[in-house]
This record gives sequence, structure tokens and C-alpha cells, in this order.
Amino acid sequence: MKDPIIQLKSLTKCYGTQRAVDDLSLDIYKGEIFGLLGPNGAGKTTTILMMLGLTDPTSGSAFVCGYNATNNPIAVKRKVGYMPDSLGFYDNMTALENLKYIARLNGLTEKEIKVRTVETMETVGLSAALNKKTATFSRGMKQRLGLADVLIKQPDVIILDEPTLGIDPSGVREFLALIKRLSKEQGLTVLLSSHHLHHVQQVCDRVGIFVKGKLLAQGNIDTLSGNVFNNAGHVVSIRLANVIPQPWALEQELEQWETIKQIRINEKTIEFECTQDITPALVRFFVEKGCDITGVHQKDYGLDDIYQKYFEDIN
Ligand SMILES: Nc1ncnc2c1ncn2[C@@H]1O[C@H](COP(=O)(O)OP(=O)(O)OP(=O)(O)O)[C@@H](O)[C@H]1O
Repeated sequence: MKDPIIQLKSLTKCYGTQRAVDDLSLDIYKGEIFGLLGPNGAGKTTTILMMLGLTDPTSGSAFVCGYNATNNPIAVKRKVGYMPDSLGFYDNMTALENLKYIARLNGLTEKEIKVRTVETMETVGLSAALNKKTATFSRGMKQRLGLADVLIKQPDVIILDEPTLGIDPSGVREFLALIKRLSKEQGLTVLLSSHHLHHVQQVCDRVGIFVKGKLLAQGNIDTLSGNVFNNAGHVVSIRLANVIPQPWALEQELEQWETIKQIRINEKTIEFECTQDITPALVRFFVEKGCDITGVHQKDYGLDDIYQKYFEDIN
């Protein structure tokens, strides 16, 4: 397996007696979009600050792009772009002037600045607004300019804190599509912290769920759903033309199927919790038994359900 581009080893941060981040170990690979999820105070920002070398861990280590973030924060900063949740620009300057200013702060030469600022504005879809003052920018446009600030130094990793906060639905869709495109086309690794499960689900390859400083779970949505719902992450409900009698002879037969974890019957509807999607096999079964099917509905558990279940189990 490839070496991780971000490697956190037993990372811990205490503030007095409080463990803001508690024994966190996590590997993130090049080109991945990883979502950090968790309620307020879970430790996401503290983790990010340690990855950037902006605060020292109490114990453990954070390696980013091959550098120990605590010992070598400047090298990490060169490779990593960080977009905080609140963005500030010089309102009386144009978007291009703002970006040039950031490019200079990042040590780009004037020649590089000239070419790269225009290119980066094009990448984030702001070419038409280059010469507009940022005071006139919408929240969505500011977010794109914030992304341009981060991309201008051509980082290997970008860390985005709540990037979709306050943007309207179509703006969110476009922004997430842009992130995905950058990750795929440029092999950019993206770490995204968010409360918006729906947004995270749309774009992240894997997620980590943080609660009270601990990483409770990590994986892709299917893996997490399997862990949380006891491998019964697929729900199929089939509606028949007639009310199902009780007891029902076919129930015993279906209970023998290994892939079915649970069967619930309600008048004309039967709901199956399954370890995999067996919808076609179930439909065939009912047709062969001469039952008239009037509806089939599939439900896959999403991140909302997974998240909810973690909190139910903790509280
Ligand atoms: N400088 C600090 N001094 C003392 N306690 C702190 C400090 N920074 C963070 N904490 C505490 O550490 C815990 C984790 O905070 P952190 O900001 O990392 O959480 P978060 O998951 O980023 O939350 P949010 O979503 O609200 O940003 C919180 O209980 C917070 O009060």
C-alpha cells in the first residue's frame, strides 16, 4: 500500500485536564477527499491546528507530506493550503488584487504571480469577476476566492474548514463539484471539516466521526453503515396487492435466507433488512410464489442515519 500523505499517530492534546484530542491515529492517502465530522467541541479544529504545526500536541505526532508538523511547520505550510471558516479580504481591492497580495505573501515571483493568478481564477470560476471589488461579492464568490488563495501556492493538500457554510444549494453543488474535480484531475488531497452530513456524503471518499476528542469511526459510507447497522445496511420494502395473513407461510422460508437479517410485516408491506442489495432476488421470489407486487422501495442508510446511530449509542 502507498505511504499516507497525512499520518496521525496517537495524537493527543490536553487543555488542563480536558483531552481536546484523545489518542487519534489516522492515515489519509494522496488524492483522497476525507471528511472530518463531529459536533461543536469534538476536536476537529484542534486536530487541524496540530497538522499545520500551529499548536503542539501534548503527545503523539502528526506527519504531513513527509514532515513532522511540530518540528517543521514551515515545510508543512509550503505544501498545505488551509481555508478557515471565516474568510477576510480587502473589500476596497478587486478579486485579482486580493489574490496577487496573497501570492506575494506566499513568496511567488512577479512572473509567476502574473500567470498563476489568472489561471487560478479561471480554475475556481471567477474569471468574469477578476476586476470587481470583493465588497460586492456574494458568500459563494468569496468562498471561491478563498479557495483561489489556497490553490495559488499549488499545494499537495488542502484543508477546508466548513467550506459550505452559508452558501445557497446551487452554490454548494458547484463548490463541491469543483473540489471533486480538483482532487481527481490534480491528485489533490482534501481534508474537509463539516457539520453538513449531506454535503460531506456527496463529495468525500472516506469520513471520520469525531466525538469528545475521540475518533469513533472511519471509513467509507458503506463500511460505516455496515458497522453501525450490524451489516444490515440495506432495507427493501415490497408492497403486495393483498393484506398479508398472520401467520404467513412464506415468512419461514424467507427467514432461511442468510442475507436477510430481519423481516417486518405491516398489512400489505413487508420490510427486509439485508446484508446486501437482494432486491431482484426478492422480486423473483414473490413472482414465483404467485404474489402480485404493487411496489418496491429500496433504502440505503446515509450518513445522517449513521451519525444519528452513533449518538444514540453514546448517549
Ligand atoms: N486554546 C484553548 N484553550 C482551552 N480549551 C480549548 C482551546 N481550544 C479548544 N479548546 C477546547 O477543546 C475542545 C475541542 O475544541 P475544537 O475547537 O477543536 O472543536 P471543534 O470540533 O473544532 O468544534 P467546532 O465545530 O465548534 O469548531 C473544546 O472543548 C474546546 O473548548
